[in-house]
Amino acid sequence: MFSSIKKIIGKLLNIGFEDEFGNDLNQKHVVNFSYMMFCISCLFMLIVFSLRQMSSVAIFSLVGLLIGLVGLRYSYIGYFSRAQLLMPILKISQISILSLFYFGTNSGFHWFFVNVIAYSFVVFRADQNFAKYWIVSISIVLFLMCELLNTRGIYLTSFDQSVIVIFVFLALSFNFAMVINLVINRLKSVNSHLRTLAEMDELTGLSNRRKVLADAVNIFADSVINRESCVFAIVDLDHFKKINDTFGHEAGDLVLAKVSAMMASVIRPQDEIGRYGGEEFIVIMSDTSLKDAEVVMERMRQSVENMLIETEHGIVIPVTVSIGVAAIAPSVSRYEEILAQADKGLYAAKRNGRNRVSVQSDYQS
Ligand SMILES: Nc1nc2c(ncn2[C@@H]2O[C@H](COP(=O)(O)OP(=O)(O)OP(=O)(O)O)[C@@H](O)[C@H]2O)c(=O)[nH]1
Repeated sequence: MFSSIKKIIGKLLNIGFEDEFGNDLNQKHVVNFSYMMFCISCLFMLIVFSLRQMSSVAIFSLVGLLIGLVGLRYSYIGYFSRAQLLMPILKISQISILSLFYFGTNSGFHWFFVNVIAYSFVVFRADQNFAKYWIVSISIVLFLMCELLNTRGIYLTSFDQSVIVIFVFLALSFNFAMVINLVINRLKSVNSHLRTLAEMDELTGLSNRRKVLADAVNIFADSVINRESCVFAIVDLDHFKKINDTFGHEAGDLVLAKVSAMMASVIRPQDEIGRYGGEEFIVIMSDTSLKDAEVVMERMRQSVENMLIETEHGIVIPVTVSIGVAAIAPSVSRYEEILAQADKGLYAAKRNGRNRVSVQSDYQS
């Protein structure tokens, strides 16, 4: 029940959203949230004042509700600027009229102007400063007017006014908590998106050099602590310069992307793969014997050899890889030493004719 309410609120907040990481995502959330709160408050007042047979406040609330729904629709059909601007106008009108004429300033209802000011600072962008400062100025003037005029409400008793003061306090606190929560969540998700971008190689979608080397450090340290075997492999595309020269750089990029996807699909879920640079990749296999690693790498070599990568003109580009493999040894104290051995293996694979896996098993430095 609670989770389905959460889902509905989530859907409403995302009304009119096009891009997941657009600049103004926070603003859109706050606009939609403000309309939701506004409509709910109008509906609430409509019910309460209808029951109390105070028709003019009830009608006022009904009109507010209808205009609020129009604003929400604007947001839904993409007229975001209109929705953005209509909200503070609606709120300012509602707060002033209710405070000055219906509830009386003793109700503290005019404290909702704080909401309007907060809304303006969150929702309007730098190029909308004109609207922002107008709304903030009007809100401050009207707030001071309510404070100074000290009107008595015609529709509320002093007990009702005390209830409204409590309601205003709770509603403002809730609003602020929700807005801060929205902003923090959004910052978190943008942050994690940025982190993914910083760790990903754009062309292949694999981990970039920085990330895969950071993984190498961690996996190596874990293996030493747990006294487990770990294996590093360096994979290099054969005659890649020739592929670029013959089919063009774009075709070269296509080969890199396709081969990367294939390599990522044939390694085991627990293995790591990343682009070391150019046409070179690193595979890290934790808690794996050299024999098992060789099997995985041989499967990778075979899969790449069997690939049919076609240029846009339908020409098949033959691709093979050479792979050097090395495992942790008792005397090894830095992961770079395994990597250097894997590199030696790669060199041997290239020297022996390419398209092969070469295991460096004889080093015990
Ligand atoms: N298309 C494309 N080419 C790249 C990229 N990064 C590096 N290269 C090219 O990869 C080629 C690597 O060539 P070499 O280091 O001579 O290696 P190779 O031709 O594969 O020869 P062997 O490794 O000995 O089999 C160079 O021509 C680089 O320009 C890239 O992101 N895209």
